[in-house]
Amino acid sequence: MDESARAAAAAMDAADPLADRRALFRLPEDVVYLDGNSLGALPLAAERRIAEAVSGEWGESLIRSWNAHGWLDLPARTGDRIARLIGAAPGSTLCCDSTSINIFKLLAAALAMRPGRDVILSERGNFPTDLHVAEGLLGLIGRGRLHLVARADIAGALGPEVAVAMLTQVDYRSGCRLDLDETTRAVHDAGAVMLWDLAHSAGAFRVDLATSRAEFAVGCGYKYLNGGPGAPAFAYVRPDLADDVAPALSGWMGHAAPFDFEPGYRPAPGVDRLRVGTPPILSMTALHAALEAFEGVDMAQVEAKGRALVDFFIAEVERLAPPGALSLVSPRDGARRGPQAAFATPNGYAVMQTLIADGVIGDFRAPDILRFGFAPLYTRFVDAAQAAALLADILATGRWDRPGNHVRAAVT
Ligand SMILES: Cc1ncc(COP(=O)(O)O)c(C=O)c1O
Ligand SMILES: Nc1c(O)cccc1C(=O)C[C@H](N)C(=O)O
Repeated sequence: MDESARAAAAAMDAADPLADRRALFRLPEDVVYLDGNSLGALPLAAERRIAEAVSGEWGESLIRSWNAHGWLDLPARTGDRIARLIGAAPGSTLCCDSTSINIFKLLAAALAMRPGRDVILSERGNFPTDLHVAEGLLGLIGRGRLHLVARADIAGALGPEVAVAMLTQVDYRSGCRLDLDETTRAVHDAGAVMLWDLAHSAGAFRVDLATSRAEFAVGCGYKYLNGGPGAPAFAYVRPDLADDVAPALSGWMGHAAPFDFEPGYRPAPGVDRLRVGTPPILSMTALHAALEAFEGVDMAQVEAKGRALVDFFIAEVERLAPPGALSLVSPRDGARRGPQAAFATPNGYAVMQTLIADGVIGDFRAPDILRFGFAPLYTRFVDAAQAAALLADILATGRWDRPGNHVRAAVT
């Protein structure tokens, strides 16, 4: 890395109002971690709380913990912490299940709200699980179809047959971000229900779900929320609808009185009805504690830092990389992007393997995309500078071209 880039990065780190947040995370000294959009880093509070919950709560209090340590309402309390980050009212967001399962539940609810319409509109490039779940649900109910269009054609595809638009705000490959208000308005103008996947939005930048008036949203707990591998996800229901939603997965924990053990199902009031079975307390405890890292944090600052990090990284990569070696896939305009940068390059997989071996962890998305996530709470400008310099060096020297680098692993 040249001295001027290092100095510029260090000056931006010194002026960063979120700089103190990094100390809340365990990050290996010798690694630049740019994959928090896939698996967030480990918050020290989560590490501490899991250990306490295992020995003190599970070990000592045993089953009494459901009451004594608030296990029973942990999904609601964790949901409330997430709600603040996505501009949702307390009581509107529940922490539960996986994103895939929450999509199933809310997609089913959305279809039931528009009985005369039977199209689920989504994007061809959406994350596959969203599309697979929709397909499975349509097969199960035996009616309807999934209509897939390119991102640019969403508005034009909103017709009278569309029951629900199921859209991911930030495209997982390119980082391209849809405007929440504008898109929701167009969907509502067409008479359809809006279901957002906020997997790459929650904890990444300012989201104002309440203002958008979107009916439903889901998102992951393990990306920018840092809840750990397989952390439970979240589901949001607009408060005026929460008492009317008919849960397709009607489990005993979503019953109005689970410990009355009634044979018939009566949904709990509000978003609690989206609960299904017993929550994964240890994982949820980790996520609940992880969310402390956002306490007192202004999401507008998170957004501004994510944008500045990515702008700086893109500028450095384009300044240093050999001409024509890669091309930017992410929008150049930071307002139209999540905090990630994607570059297309031939042999991207081998290039990423070399980067990882040299201590810069990003990821590869087929067919040719190098993806770098800049989680604003713990990523520094010096990390961006170092990663850009290393990437440019790997491309310039061609040292990615080693036999072992071309063998794809199961998880990329
Ligand atoms: C947009 C999006 N939705 C959903 C998921 C995953 O859902 P799940 O946590 O159920 O695996 C991901 C990432 O894995 C994603 O990027
Ligand atoms: N959920 C993941 C997993 O269980 C293993 C590896 C990666 C993931 C991811 O989250 C992928 C991610 N949604 C993506 O945007 O590509």
